[in-house]
Amino acid sequence: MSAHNEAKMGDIAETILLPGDPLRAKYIADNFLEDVVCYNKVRGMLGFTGTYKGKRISVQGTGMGVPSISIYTHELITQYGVKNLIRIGTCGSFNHDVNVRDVILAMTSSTDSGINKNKFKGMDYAPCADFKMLSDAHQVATSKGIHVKAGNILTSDVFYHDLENNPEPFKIWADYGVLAVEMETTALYTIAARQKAKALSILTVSDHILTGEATSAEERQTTLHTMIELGLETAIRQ
Ligand SMILES: O=P(O)(O)O[C@H]1O[C@H](CO)[C@@H](O)[C@H]1O
Ligand SMILES: O=c1cc[nH]c(=O)[nH]1
Repeated sequence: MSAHNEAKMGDIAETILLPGDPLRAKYIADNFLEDVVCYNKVRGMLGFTGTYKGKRISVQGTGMGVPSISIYTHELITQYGVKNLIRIGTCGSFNHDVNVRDVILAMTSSTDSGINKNKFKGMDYAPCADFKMLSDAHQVATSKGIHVKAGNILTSDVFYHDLENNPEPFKIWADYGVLAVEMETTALYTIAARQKAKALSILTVSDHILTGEATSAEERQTTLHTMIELGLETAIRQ
């Protein structure tokens, strides 16, 4: 048991999928895993362990934002022995050539969060994906004909912007080639690196900040199959 997780040691697999939404975790457990056991309901942050193609895999909600995923990943790695962490999240596009439902492999993550400024005493750390995981995910995608974009993403602490005072909050990131915005990857990659674990974020574009196109909450929960399969196929290769 940890501060935020009622699982016992051994209940959680070494390889885990991490959606922000705990109901996405339940959806994956219900629809993709076999022999499933729910190991955590604390704070409604559901966690399940089952098998996928014979390999033991867990799936656990992380909540939204850097502090929430930091708590869950820290406990998963340091108190439950988790070694391979694959975030499967949604993100918003601020580029005209990155479309709703596109799948993104986050090679690295820029951020407007202060978390690493504090940790690294004002210097800049470049959080990056584990190369083998990234390479495995890319190979799986290629073999299944799934088109993915790989590159830099933005982990932001801000979902709603003050557009009156800051009308183009993402322009500088787009100008420097950043593909899309989500809210957790910088923390995931930094914590995994510190604890010698492997991490990768796979993201699906759920909405387009420039055009206003969006998927519904229900669609987000249930129609992310391409990303979920890519995550699971990458997971069984670790
Ligand atoms: O769909 P998830 O994984 O929660 O990811 C994205 O969605 C949430 C914002 O709506 C943030 O957590 C963001 O990172
Ligand atoms: O963090 C997120 C996720 C999806 N869409 C956004 O605009 N931001």
